[in-house]
Amino acid sequence: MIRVFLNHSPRMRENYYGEQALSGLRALADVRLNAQDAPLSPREMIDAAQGCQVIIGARVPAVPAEVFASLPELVAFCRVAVDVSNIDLAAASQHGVLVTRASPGFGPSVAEWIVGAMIDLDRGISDGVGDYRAGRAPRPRMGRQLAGATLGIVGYGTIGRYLARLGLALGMDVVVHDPFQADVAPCRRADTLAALLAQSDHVVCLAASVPQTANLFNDAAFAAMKPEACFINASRGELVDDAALLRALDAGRLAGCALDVGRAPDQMPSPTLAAHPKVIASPHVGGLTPQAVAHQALDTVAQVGAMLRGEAPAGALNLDHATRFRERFMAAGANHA
Ligand SMILES: NC(=O)c1ccc[n+]([C@@H]2O[C@H](COP(=O)([O-])OP(=O)(O)OC[C@H]3O[C@@H](n4cnc5c(N)ncnc54)[C@H](O)[C@@H]3O)[C@@H](O)[C@H]2O)c1
Ligand SMILES: O=C(O)[C@H](O)COP(=O)(O)O
Repeated sequence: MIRVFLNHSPRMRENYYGEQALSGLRALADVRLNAQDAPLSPREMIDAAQGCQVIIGARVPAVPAEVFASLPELVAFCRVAVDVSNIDLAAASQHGVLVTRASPGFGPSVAEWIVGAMIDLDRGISDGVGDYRAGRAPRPRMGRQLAGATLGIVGYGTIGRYLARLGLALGMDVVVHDPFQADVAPCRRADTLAALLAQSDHVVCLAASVPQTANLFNDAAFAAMKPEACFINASRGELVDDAALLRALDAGRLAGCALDVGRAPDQMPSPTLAAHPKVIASPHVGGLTPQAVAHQALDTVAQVGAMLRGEAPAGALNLDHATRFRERFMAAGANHA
């Protein structure tokens, strides 16, 4: 039987992995659990996962090259999330280790959060709630409807596609910028980021966090947006220059902003931006629904199951380099009895 190390702390296991996934995993493998209060550091993970073929882990900690170099029996690292920007993928590939991430089923939860954020920005719902709770008389303000407005989506991957469907269903005109997606139908394509920014009433950042997208939303990007437009980030903090965003809000170059992520620890929005009167913010909860959490956890069970059957798992990122997986599982065939 293969050995799997689950790096979630006991509390994280309860909230972000769940009994159903854990028992599914136990049916496939000898599961070794992290007993500490927090996910193990890379060094601790190396010690704890010796002899394991698979590690399942959440966003933290980062997974540097030494993890892959120091675990000769490791064949796969399964990330219980989408973002893999803090995993050294090149090192994983160099050592023949397969890296997987969550497959698309968690997307509706994040897309729905974005729709909620757009409605709140345009109708001031949370402003009114805040006034009533603070005992202030709320002043009615003119809102804006989504139908007929232009939704600009930067990054047409899993979540971007779900969001586009919701936007179209609401009667929005949806324009997409993604240099790596050839087919954006039924949306309109913007060949450049600037072209998207110039025409959108809501600009939503859903591009992957890679070195090329660091600070994609900077002074120039905010200056290219319409002053009545809103900016929403539900992707990763690294894509936004926070100081530039603050400058744009303060200078009236943006009507509002919604942030579910940022550069504070655990991808939280910056406290300064979160407290800004033009900003609505939430603590990285876009994918935090029982449905999305269960989906991502069960993905890892399906991934381990697929590998044991000698199949390529969904969400595999570097299958061409996954030599250990191919040798140990594919070539050896299903061997988990
Ligand atoms: N807020 C949350 O709780 C939450 C939950 C899940 C995922 N996320 C994050 O949301 C983001 C999107 O997730 P996804 O599942 O749709 O990812 P995905 O990998 O399916 O899509 C990302 C898209 O970004 C595109 N892209 C890359 N470089 C680009 C660029 N320069 N300009 C425009 N597009 C570019 C890629 O081509 C891809 O289509 C990720 O960063 C992910 O980590 C956030
Ligand atoms: O990228 C993701 O999947 C979500 O933002 C959740 O990521 P996390 O588990 O890394 O916070």
